Amino acid sequence: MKILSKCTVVNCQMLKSQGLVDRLLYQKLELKLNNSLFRPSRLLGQISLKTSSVLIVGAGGLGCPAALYLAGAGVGCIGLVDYDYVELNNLHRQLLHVETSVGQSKAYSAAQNLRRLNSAIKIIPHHIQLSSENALDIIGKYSVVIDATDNLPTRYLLNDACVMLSRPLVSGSALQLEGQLTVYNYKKGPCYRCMFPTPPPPESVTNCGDGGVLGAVPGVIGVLQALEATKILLGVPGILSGRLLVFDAADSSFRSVYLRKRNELCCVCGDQPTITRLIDYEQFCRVKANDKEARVELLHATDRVSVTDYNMLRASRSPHVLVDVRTPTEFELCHIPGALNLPMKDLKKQDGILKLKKRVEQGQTGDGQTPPGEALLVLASTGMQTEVSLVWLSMFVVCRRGNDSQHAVLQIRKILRSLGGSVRDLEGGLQAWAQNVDPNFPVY
Ligand SMILES: Nc1ncnc2c1ncn2[C@@H]1O[C@H](COP(=O)(O)OP(=O)(O)OP(=O)(O)O)[C@@H](O)[C@H]1O
Ligand SMILES: [Zn+2]
Repeated sequence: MKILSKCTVVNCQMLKSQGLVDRLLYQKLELKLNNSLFRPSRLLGQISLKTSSVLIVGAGGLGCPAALYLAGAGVGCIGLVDYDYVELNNLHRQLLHVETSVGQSKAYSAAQNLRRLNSAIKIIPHHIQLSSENALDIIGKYSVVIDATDNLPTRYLLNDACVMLSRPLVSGSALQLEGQLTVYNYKKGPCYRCMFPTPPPPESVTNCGDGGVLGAVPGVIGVLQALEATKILLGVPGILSGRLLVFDAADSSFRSVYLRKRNELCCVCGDQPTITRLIDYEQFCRVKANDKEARVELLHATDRVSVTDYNMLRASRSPHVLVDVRTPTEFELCHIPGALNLPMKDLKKQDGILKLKKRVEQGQTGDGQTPPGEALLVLASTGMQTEVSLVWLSMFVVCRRGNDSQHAVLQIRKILRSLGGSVRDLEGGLQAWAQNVDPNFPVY
């Protein structure tokens, strides 16, 4: 009785007809609860949750809120898979981990805190990287799977494994101010591969680590993932299958778009599947499944500079331009003094870089606040043409973690080929800057 919650309402006749509870149990409960506050239908929903299981893959920004609500609702068995350890900069959005969890396994830290919320349910932490070798074994033990991960190979792996084991997959994602949610492989609905038969080119993929995310955005999506999983377990209609819910935090709007129907020719869930065993998903997607190692290596070592070397170069007042390719919001939050902001999306526009060049030629410093003596662009602001081009010809690009900056270097080179100057990026980005140069620099 301890785990009863007021919000679980299901049709008990339906549960009975689906064999989720047996007749005797139902009659006994009905008698017992005749005069109680709880309707038998509610209790039966609760029992059905108590006898069900959900696997949450990823105990990060999405997985933490999803797990909290599933544990609160009384789902009988919750599995948590994560290979990673809690870091201080996870705490603002991965709310199952607390300050004392830093350095602990995420799976164990999450499990420990969930037990405090509900001691009547079983929580199974799996401190492991889900891979083609272990996915079928682990997933096979649960009835619904939540994808709360942050990388493409795991997304395809989870999809294929769920299709092979006939498990519904509640898939969520969040980046910057946008979140998305859908349910794959539910009844006759489409799977992830029906939508995306092949992965996008590795250079077009941005994850939270590079792009940043506002903490509450994965919070919203994670809670909705728990909601969809609960609905599936209870067998209620209205599951978000064949539809994609898009949440835009910029104007706090939700919209849902219809997805393509299941593709009969899909290589995994189609009528004649050609993929019947799990494959090597890192090779398939050409990126690592572990985002700690998923640092892209697009540039030659000579095209990159360490943050400490760059700091020495600043100290020597060597003329150069520092371009920060994060979003304006992130740039506002924190930046290296004197940097110019040119967001990745503007960089892709042909005239983006040329506009930036104009700003340098006009002697505008990056933030408009840096005192002239401090500004790296001080030589540019003298207005002397030779110095301007000198500054312009030595360019450094920085982003949050050192992945986007590599894409940016390649892009800038394409546009400025004729100038022949040097364009390099700061290895490890602002996270490395905070770690190795300025311990007071905000990490987010
Ligand atoms: N194949 C996998 N097996 C197990 N856990 C995974 C797998 N792929 C991703 N994860 C986990 O999914 C979680 C995704 O959450 P999120 O992106 O919020 O966290 P993060 O990686 O700590 O964030 P950041 O990218 O800012 O460091 C991470 O904790 C990550 O370790
Ligand atoms: Zn499919």
